[in-house]
Amino acid sequence: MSEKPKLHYFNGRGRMETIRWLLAAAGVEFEECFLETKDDLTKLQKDGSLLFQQVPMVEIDGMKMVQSRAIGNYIATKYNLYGKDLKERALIDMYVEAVIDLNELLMMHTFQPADKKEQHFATIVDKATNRYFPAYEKVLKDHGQDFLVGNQFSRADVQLLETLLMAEECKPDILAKFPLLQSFKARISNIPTIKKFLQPGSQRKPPLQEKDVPKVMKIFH
Ligand SMILES: N[C@@H](CCC(=O)N[C@@H](CSCc1ccccc1I)C(=O)NCC(=O)O)C(=O)O
Repeated sequence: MSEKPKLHYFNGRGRMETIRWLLAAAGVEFEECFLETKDDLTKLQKDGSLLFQQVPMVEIDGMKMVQSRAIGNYIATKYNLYGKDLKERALIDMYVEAVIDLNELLMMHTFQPADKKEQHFATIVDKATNRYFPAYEKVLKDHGQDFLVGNQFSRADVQLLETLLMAEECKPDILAKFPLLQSFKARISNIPTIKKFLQPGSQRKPPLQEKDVPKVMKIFH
C-alpha cells in the first residue's frame, strides 16, 4: 500500500487548493504539513526539498514534486481523471487552462490593495460572465452529457466546480444567467467523493480573510 501523499503549503487555498480538490475527487487520502512562518519555508528551501525554492510541494510516490500544474497533471494521470484518449485530454487541457485563468483572478482578489479592489471585482465579474461561463455553458449544451468531456468524470469537471464555487463566494448570483452551469454544479457536487470534500470538517480550505493576508505574506516575502 503506497504512502499517503504529503502536501507542504500554508494553511489556506493559494496554489495548493486545486491539488487538494483533485486528490479528494479521486478518493485519495492525504496528509498536510502547514508552513506557519518564513522559517518554515526557509527550512524546506535549505534542506533541498524545493527545486525552485517554492511551494506547493507534494511528497508522492517517492518524489518531492513542485510546480502546481505539474503536480495536477501527475495526479490527474495517475488517478484516471484525464479522459480516455489524446483528443479527450486535449479538450480537458483547454477547459482546465481557461479555468486556471479565472481561478487566478479569484485567488488574487483578496490580495488587491484597497484602491484597486473595486476594479478588480468588476474585472472578475466581466471575465466570468462574458468570457468563461458562456463558453462552458455552450460546451455543456453542445456536448449534452453529464460531464464536460466524453462520458466520464475528469479533472475538468473538478476544477470547473472548484472555480464555480469560488465565483459564487465572490458574487452569490454570478451563475444566475447560466442554467446549465447551475445544474452541472449540483450534479458534480453530488459525486460521493466531492460531496464528502464539501462537507464541513474536510481538508477543503475556506476563503482567505483580509485579516490573514499579512501573516501569509510574511511567510513568502
Ligand atoms: N509556478 C509555481 C508558483 C509557486 C509560488 O508562487 N509559490 C509561492 C507561494 S504561493 C503564493 C500565492 C499564490 C497565489 C495566491 C496566494 C499565494 I500565498 C512561493 O513559494 N513563494 C516563495 C518564493 O517564491 O520564494 C506553482 O504554480 O507552483
